[in-house]
Amino acid sequence: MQQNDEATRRMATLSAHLHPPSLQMQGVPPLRRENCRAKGGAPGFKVAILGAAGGIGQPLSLLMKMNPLVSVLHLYDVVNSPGVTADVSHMDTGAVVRGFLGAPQLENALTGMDIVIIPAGIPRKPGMTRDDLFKINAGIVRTLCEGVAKCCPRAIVNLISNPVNSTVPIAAEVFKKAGTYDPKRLLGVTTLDVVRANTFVAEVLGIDPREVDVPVIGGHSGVTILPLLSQVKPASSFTSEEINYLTNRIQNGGTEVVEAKAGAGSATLSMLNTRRTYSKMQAYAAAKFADACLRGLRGDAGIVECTFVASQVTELPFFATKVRLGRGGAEEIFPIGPLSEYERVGLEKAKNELAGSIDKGVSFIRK
Ligand SMILES: NC(=O)c1ccc[n+]([C@@H]2O[C@H](COP(=O)([O-])OP(=O)(O)OC[C@H]3O[C@@H](n4cnc5c(N)ncnc54)[C@H](O)[C@@H]3O)[C@@H](O)[C@H]2O)c1
Ligand SMILES: O=C(O)C[C@H](O)C(=O)O
Repeated sequence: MQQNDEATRRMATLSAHLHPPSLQMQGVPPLRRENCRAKGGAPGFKVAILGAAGGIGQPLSLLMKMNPLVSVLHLYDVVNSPGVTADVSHMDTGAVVRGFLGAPQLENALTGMDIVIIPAGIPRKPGMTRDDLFKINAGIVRTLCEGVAKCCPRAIVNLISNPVNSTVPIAAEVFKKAGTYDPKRLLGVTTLDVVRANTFVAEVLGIDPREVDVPVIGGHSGVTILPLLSQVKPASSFTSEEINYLTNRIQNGGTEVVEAKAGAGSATLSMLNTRRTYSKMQAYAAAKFADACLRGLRGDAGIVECTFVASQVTELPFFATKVRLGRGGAEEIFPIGPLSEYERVGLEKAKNELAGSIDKGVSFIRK
């Protein structure tokens, strides 16, 4: 209870930022937001970030604040969201920023949102698999998705929290239970695998990564991450040594970062992606994916991204492939396309592991 009071007090201070304590002490008379001439209501979409004070959440908040398609940005976390909100809200871009701290404010954070981006939860330390995060992150994702089902059931959800191969099925079960499930609107973020694949392939080919497009299918962990080097654009051939090297490096890109950070977390900055830009600014993989969802919501044509989504392209209930994003979320799911023999073997391995991770997520809610 004391914690709730503290949260309310800190957010009240924040929302009164038009008259911060420093001005009060100087005897400057208060000016309330409703007395300002800004009427708000700029055209655009309403976006909430849950886990906004974290390693991904903070730069993602910054990038969403810079996105001209965002009119309202809600930043929610269980710690430190007032500071992040005050900081980001001073940026002179269009989106109105509001902060929310702790469980009692989750519903306000979510009400009316068009897109909810979820990077809440713990990251890996060296020696851990993404599945080792399940114990803690499964419960976090369940609670947050219960909030989404209640307060913004039509929102498109971008789920970043690991293990994505299990957290997406968890979210689906929560939404089914609430009667709000729309499979097209629940998207597991796998953009970083594509970003890494483009980078590493470009390095091997000696070309600009911005010119490379590698489809990455399956899931977001180890062997479930399956880069389709036979479908690389521009069309390229690889030696078997290059195929082995690239496939392993792309599958273990996350672990490479976790080990290099030596206990200080997992990838946040490596989600940087310079290819598709808005307002001439660079975007994180997560921000790039959210931007693609926003452009889809706006009705732009031809927005295609890889994402982990409910699917019938294999016998599994969820699978990452290229999808076309539109007003309804993932409106079209593209088939896997022709595979090399190496990729066919990889696909079987990916499906075996994915099946277990999906079941684990489903039974966490159904148990
Ligand atoms: N899908 C991907 O490509 C991808 C890439 C990188 C990291 N991740 C995953 O994203 C997650 C976050 O990574 P990070 O580096 O930002 O971690 P972090 O620890 O820096 O930040 C996580 C944030 O979540 C917050 N949080 C914890 N419980 C919460 C709750 N119940 N409600 C709201 N917020 C809560 C924490 O307070 C913290 O601010 C991890 O699970 C990580 O494995 C996924
Ligand atoms: O590897 C991790 O744990 C974080 C993320 O999933 C990544 O791919 O970098």
